[in-house]
Amino acid sequence: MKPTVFITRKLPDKSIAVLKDQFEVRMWEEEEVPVPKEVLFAEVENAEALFTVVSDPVTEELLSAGKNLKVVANMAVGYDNIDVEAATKRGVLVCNTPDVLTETTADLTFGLLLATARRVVESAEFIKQGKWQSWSPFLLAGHDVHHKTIGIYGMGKIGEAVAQRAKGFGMEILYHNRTRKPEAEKVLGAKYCSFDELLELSDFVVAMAPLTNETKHMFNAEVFSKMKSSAIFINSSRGAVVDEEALYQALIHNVIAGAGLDVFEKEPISQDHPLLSLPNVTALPHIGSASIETRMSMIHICVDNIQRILTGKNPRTLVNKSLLSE
Ligand SMILES: O=CC(=O)O
Repeated sequence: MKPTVFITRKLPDKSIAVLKDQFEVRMWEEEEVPVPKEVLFAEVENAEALFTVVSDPVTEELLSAGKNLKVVANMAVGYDNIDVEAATKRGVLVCNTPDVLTETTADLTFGLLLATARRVVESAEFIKQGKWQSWSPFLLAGHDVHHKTIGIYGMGKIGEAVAQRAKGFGMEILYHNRTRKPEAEKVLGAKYCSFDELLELSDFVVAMAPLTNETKHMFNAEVFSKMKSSAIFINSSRGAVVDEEALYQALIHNVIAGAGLDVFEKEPISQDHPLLSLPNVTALPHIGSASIETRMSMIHICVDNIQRILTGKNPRTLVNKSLLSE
């Protein structure tokens, strides 16, 4: 019998042709509605491979239901939706999609920074709502980006790609990271500093760190109080690195000036969430890597990893690397 692959979201037929040629491919046929938990649990029972997206919780319970499961290929660089420890204990390989989305996500992050600073979304809504009466000196005036200071928290590949864009805008680049990045310091002129210095000196504080036990709710009331009152906070990593209530309070009390958010603690965020009521918040629906080219490349990596693992080869982008050496 052919091994079974379950794909949790509808994908274009041509992007999964390689899998269909060799395996029994089952797919949740909805593009925008997530697979219901009971369907996922029923499907995982017979699956050797799961193709997942960031909104699918791959819990210990799901992994134990997947008695034949060999691989979870997650269509994202982040894998905080997966209990990697539980997967590793069961010998299930976890794969992600690094590198291909680096530049695309950096474009969106810097675009969100520009949009928030220069009030682009608010201005576009203003004109479409017929509110434009006349040119006036401070109509929708925002903050400059060029030659300001950007502070990047989490200098991984995407952080460095954001820094590269900031360099083009003549910005002073500060960063804080678990390890120093000598190459980024040399090539981009990025300066390493403590987290507190980054908060105190930056005009734009950009959260780029993955969500872990250490980074959960890292951006809290105390952290916002250390930022400049003119600071703009940008988050395109994971919603849960921010205490959203603390961010809301910081915004309404002018502790900081604005926020650009591509990610939220609960996604999709509900329409009546207080953050969405604020004019100085630019909110996007988790589209960091969402260009057609990059999303196709991410699918391709997942497909390739599944194909390789189910035919006895090593995957290209493995998260729980300890499993290969066993
Ligand atoms: O959020 C998306 C990703 O982690 O790739």
